[in-house]
Amino acid sequence: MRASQVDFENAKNQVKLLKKDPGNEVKLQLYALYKQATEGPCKMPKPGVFDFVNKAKWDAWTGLGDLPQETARQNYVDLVSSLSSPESPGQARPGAESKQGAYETLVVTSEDGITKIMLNRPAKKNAITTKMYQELMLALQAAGKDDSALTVLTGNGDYYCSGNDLTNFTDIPPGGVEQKAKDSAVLLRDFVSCFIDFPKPLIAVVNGPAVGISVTLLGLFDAVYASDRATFHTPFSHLGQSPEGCSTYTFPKIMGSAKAAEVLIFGKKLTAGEACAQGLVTQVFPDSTFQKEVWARLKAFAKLPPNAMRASKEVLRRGEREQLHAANAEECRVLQGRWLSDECANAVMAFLSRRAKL
Ligand SMILES: CCCCCC/C=C/C(=O)SCCNC(=O)CCNC(=O)[C@H](O)C(C)(C)COP(=O)(O)OP(=O)(O)OC[C@H]1O[C@@H](n2cnc3c(N)ncnc32)[C@H](O)[C@@H]1OP(=O)(O)O
Repeated sequence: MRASQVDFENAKNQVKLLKKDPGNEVKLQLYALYKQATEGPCKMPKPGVFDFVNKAKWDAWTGLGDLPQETARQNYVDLVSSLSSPESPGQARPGAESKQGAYETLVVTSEDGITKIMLNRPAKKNAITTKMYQELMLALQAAGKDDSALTVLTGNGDYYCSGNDLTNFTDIPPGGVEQKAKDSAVLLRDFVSCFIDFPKPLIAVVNGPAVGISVTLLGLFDAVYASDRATFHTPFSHLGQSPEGCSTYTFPKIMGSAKAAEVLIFGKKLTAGEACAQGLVTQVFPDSTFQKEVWARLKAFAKLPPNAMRASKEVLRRGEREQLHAANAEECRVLQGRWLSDECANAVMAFLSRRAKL
């Protein structure tokens, strides 16, 4: 999964040969990743508000933060590879297979026995929209059945994920807010179930800060590797909400009830080192060598007999699957009520009107 300079040059040429226009959002991402890979973080002055094109480019590049150049190069190659389709077979990087070029919010690639699912809204810190929840479920279902040995979830840009996209709450259906809360609870329950039932080793490569549901879900992964830049934050009470992702079951089990309460009720933000000491993270790596060290390790894991790994996961998890589904159902029931509360409405409005940030 390490893109060489040759892979990068090939990808650059493939972009010019794309038969289908990938759309402005993807073009901006390609631009940003290319600039980051070749020049490092954006140091250009911010263009004026009426300079729309350059402002959009600047936003996309700046959105990548301090993403290492090597990682940007890899992500650029993966993105180009994901744009390839059966109609344009020459566009894929040799050795890397794009499983589903059709995702809008993800880049999914398979190589060396590993399917990598990358959250791909770097300018929005990889916040999870309704579309992204749906695409993640599809990508996980496909990865569970493909011939890769491992599945990896990671983020593009400087964040792993900023949790639920708070604009999800603004899209109110004809049935009103009650219907919205009900639909969201069903979506959330189905989404989390995909992680509970995932049949092969699932690994989180936490490339930067993680917020909300992207943190709580980590208790359902088989290994969590984090950059020392990552932080882990679950500000549910601040948002008038309550925990999900089976964290009411997994967190007390992983870190003990006192530490779990500190994180899930009082919103204590953990550093990567703290999350590792509390058992949520498997290992922390310096950001400068994170991608290199983690992918070398994952490649070695992917050479292990896949059926043995699946069988081991199954016996490790079988005993608790029922409790996990029960925790998921209860968390969604409580959240459905929270989403209708003034506390939640006020917190979301404050964020959306730029009056509040975590
Ligand atoms: C089906 C429903 C299921 C619900 C499941 C329940 C899940 C619950 C949760 O996950 S709770 C956690 C929700 N997340 C947050 O509250 C995070 C909100 N974001 C922030 O506080 C900040 O953006 C930040 C700390 C993550 C990053 O700050 P900073 O580095 O200063 O960057 P910006 O704020 O400028 O962010 C850039 C850009 O991204 C947009 N954005 C970031 N996070 C979210 C988000 N969660 N939802 C929507 N939009 C987000 C931000 O608005 C900026 O957009 P702009 O450039 O202004 O257009």
